[in-house]
Amino acid sequence: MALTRQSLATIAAGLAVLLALPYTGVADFYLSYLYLVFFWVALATSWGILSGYAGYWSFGHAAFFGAGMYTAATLAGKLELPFLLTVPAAAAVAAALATAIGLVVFRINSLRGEFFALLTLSVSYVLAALISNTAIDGGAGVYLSNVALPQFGASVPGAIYLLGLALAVAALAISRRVLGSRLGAGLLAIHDDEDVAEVKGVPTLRYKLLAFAISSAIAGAAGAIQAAYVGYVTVGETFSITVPLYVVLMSILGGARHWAGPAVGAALITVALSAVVGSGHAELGRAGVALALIVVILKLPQGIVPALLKRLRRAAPAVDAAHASGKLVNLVPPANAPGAAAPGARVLLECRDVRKSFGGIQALRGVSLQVRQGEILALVGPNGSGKSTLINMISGHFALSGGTITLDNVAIAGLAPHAIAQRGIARTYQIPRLFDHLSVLENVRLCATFGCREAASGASPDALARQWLAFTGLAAKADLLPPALNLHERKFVEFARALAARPRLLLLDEVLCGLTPTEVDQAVALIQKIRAGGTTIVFVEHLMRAVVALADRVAVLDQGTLLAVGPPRETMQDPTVIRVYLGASHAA
Ligand SMILES: Nc1ncnc2c1ncn2[C@@H]1O[C@H](COP(=O)(O)OP(=O)(O)OP(=O)(O)O)[C@@H](O)[C@H]1O
Repeated sequence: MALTRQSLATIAAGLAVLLALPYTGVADFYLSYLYLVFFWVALATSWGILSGYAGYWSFGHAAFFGAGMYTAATLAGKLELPFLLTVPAAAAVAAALATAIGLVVFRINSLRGEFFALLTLSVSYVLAALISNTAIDGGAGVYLSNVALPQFGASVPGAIYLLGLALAVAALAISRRVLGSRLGAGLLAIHDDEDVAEVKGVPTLRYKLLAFAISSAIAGAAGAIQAAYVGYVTVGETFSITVPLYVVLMSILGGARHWAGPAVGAALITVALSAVVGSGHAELGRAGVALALIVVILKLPQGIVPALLKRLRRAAPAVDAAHASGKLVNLVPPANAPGAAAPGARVLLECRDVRKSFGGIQALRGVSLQVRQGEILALVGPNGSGKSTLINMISGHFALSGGTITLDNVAIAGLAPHAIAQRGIARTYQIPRLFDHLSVLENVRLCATFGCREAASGASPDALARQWLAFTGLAAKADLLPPALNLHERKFVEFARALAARPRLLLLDEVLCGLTPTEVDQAVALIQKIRAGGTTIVFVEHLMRAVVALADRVAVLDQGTLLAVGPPRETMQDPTVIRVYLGASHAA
């Protein structure tokens, strides 16, 4: 959301006051106090960029902060480099460390969730052991008392205050920029369902690495400034559990999925803790702060900032519906546009001898199939015959055990799912897999943002998303979260997401399953409308009346082999097909 002129003016005025503070003769004690607030704001904000947005909770933030601290301590304290140069160097070292770790860890699917948290925590301990047992520290710590600190800010605490302020502002600006960008949209989707995000075109590995590197670079820079602040760097203090614990708590309190949330949490906790420490009853005070934290987190599980924003939005006057729908682009195909593909239409998708085995199970035993531009091909077969496996192989979810798959004569097998999505293949899921923390509109907008590159229409992702929501009859649900929808609506959001990706080929996996007869009719009409717009469709379906109503051709799978392919009525009357479906007695 763009900042209004008024809020920009308020921010500028606030910043001007903060910048002027060291020159007003204010006591160094207050500057140091405020520096600590900035320090925690920068650290917590940096943590949020990976862990808050993408949900990869890192308990190893101390490692990157520590890498920055020791880079500064070594370069300035031992090699006598000007201190200011050590700050970008510390950021670079921390980012390089995160990238190296991420390149290994992010490729391993099993290292998500709590395993990632534990692994990052152990990185801190490994790094601590390495540093304390080498000349970097040697166990004695590194003094920076002889390091010449910058002269600006009227005093050394003033200079450190200004550095802390600059870093906190930069961290907030970067975090806000990330959240509003493609990267941020991708990270939020990764948070909710990483596999689906990848299939929708989000380059998940690259985005996680980028977020990890940015987050760690800020932590590294914070470490460098903190080295100057403390003047004596030790492994015990640097790599303690305090840093990760505090940044996690601060982010949860303020709201980890909002750019300003961790900063608000950091400011509140830092101020609360310093108030109780100065009160003379430090231990009792800390317990009180912890109790208050528990209460606030229980009451506001999304964090203070999102809760406040929600309240403000509720209080704001409702936006005019026509205005909210934005400028519509005419994407809705005409009702009577041509239907079936011309018989001689070119081949869009070709599967040649596609094989897939899961351990000892042969799910696909060499399936060869062509899909022509503009046609609707139904994929049918008994349970376990390999239909979903074929869809998963085309969309890149599974690697092939053998054979080739081409889209417009270009091999796509072996490409990452996001690359396949960007080439124009979109899919839906049998059980809708929506991003539950993103609104219906945001779900669809994400797919418009990351969809087929070649079919970019020039319309904004937001306009496209609203257009496809209107097409699927969901315009009124745009601002709801997916858990508030019924199954029918959730399935239609799946449609809208797939369509917003501007697919050349749409893969529908049992979209009618679980719908009432009326909802089935609506879905069938919708699929007909989609094809009328020129989209080629492959759909997996058990409901024969829908297959007959929709399909130009039917492909029948049985035990991983293609049994028959042809027009629906003829194919379903083929004795071999009847035997597979109804048993030998019906096939005579
Ligand atoms: N991830 C997996 N790991 C192991 N086996 C799998 C996996 N996915 C599918 N299979 C096996 O592959 C075979 C084909 O399954 P698939 O889900 O493709 O069938 P289907 O035709 O889509 O069935 P349904 O109509 O019930 O959805 C089955 O034997 C199934 O157990």
